[in-house]
Amino acid sequence: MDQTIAFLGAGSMAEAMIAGIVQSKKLSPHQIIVSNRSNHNRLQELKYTYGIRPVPRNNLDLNEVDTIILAMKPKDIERVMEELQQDLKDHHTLVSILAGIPTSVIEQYLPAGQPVVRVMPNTSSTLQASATAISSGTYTTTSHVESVRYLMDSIGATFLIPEEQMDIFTGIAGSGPAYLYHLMEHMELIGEEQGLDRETAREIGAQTMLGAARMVLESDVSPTQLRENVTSPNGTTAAGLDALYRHRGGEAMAEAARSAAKRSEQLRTKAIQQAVRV
Ligand SMILES: NC(=O)C1=CN([C@@H]2O[C@H](COP(=O)(O)OP(=O)(O)OC[C@H]3O[C@@H](n4cnc5c(N)ncnc54)[C@H](OP(=O)(O)O)[C@@H]3O)[C@@H](O)[C@H]2O)C=CC1
Ligand SMILES: O=C(O)[C@@H]1CCC=N1
Repeated sequence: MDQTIAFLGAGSMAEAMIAGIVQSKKLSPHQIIVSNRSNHNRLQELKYTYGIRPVPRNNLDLNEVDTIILAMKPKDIERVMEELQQDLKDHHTLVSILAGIPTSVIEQYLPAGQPVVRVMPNTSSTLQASATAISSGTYTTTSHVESVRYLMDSIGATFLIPEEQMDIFTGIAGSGPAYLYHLMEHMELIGEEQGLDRETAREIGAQTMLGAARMVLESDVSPTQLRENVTSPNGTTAAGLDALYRHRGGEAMAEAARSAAKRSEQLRTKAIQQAVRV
């Protein structure tokens, strides 16, 4: 890919994406610039680990950049867009990974015509195993979206969705790894409590999660059918599922996704109100 990308933000999500992109070799590390405002040690750490080009925000020359990836916290959007405004050129594509912030808010700070693409990756980007959503903004052409998709393919599976579906996508996939880690913490704890050593219990839980996910992705069989295939009448799984149903495990997972989606919606409302005042 013949382009230079710049991350504005050098936090955990930027790092996960950088790790995946560098592994994919779609871009060489010198085509990746990483920038932040204050933590210069962090930039050096990323340079040391991935070979990328660290540039503090004040020294960043956007003339050599094609794609700008907004990777700071949603609360910083207003300030960042005000800083960016004067340096943006027609050829720049903005890609936002910010939870909750709609493309319309970002576009409001920009001249009409500037392409903005919204994406929602997750931290499994590190292993090129993210589920990443992509939504187009008002001025994006198919070519902008395809070019962003090509880049995002390097961090895992991509899903083109209408922007209205971003809240629930964020609730399921952006935040989802945390719910699954929470389940794995509990699998590890119960294993340890019952005599397994902690490391072994951790591996057993993770391998079980991985195997089940692969069964869903690599067979044509539905999760419902796969669950039934494990469940012998009056067997161990029936007893386990009975406890899960009594404790409303499935509903708890749905409620987690619903609550995260709601927070995404709240971030959007706040960002729209802020942008209106600008
Ligand atoms: N973590 C996750 O799993 C996911 C996160 N996201 C989204 O990714 C974004 C980043 O999240 P995360 O990596 O966890 O956050 P972090 O807090 O880890 O990182 C935020 C980064 O932004 C930098 N920053 C702050 N202000 C500016 C600025 N004005 N210009 C340039 N850089 C700036 C910070 O560095 P400094 O203070 O030195 O400037 C820091 O490097 C969020 O918007 C989040 O919604 C999306 C999907 C998943
Ligand atoms: O917790 C958050 O707000 C970010 C967005 C999705 C995952 N982490």
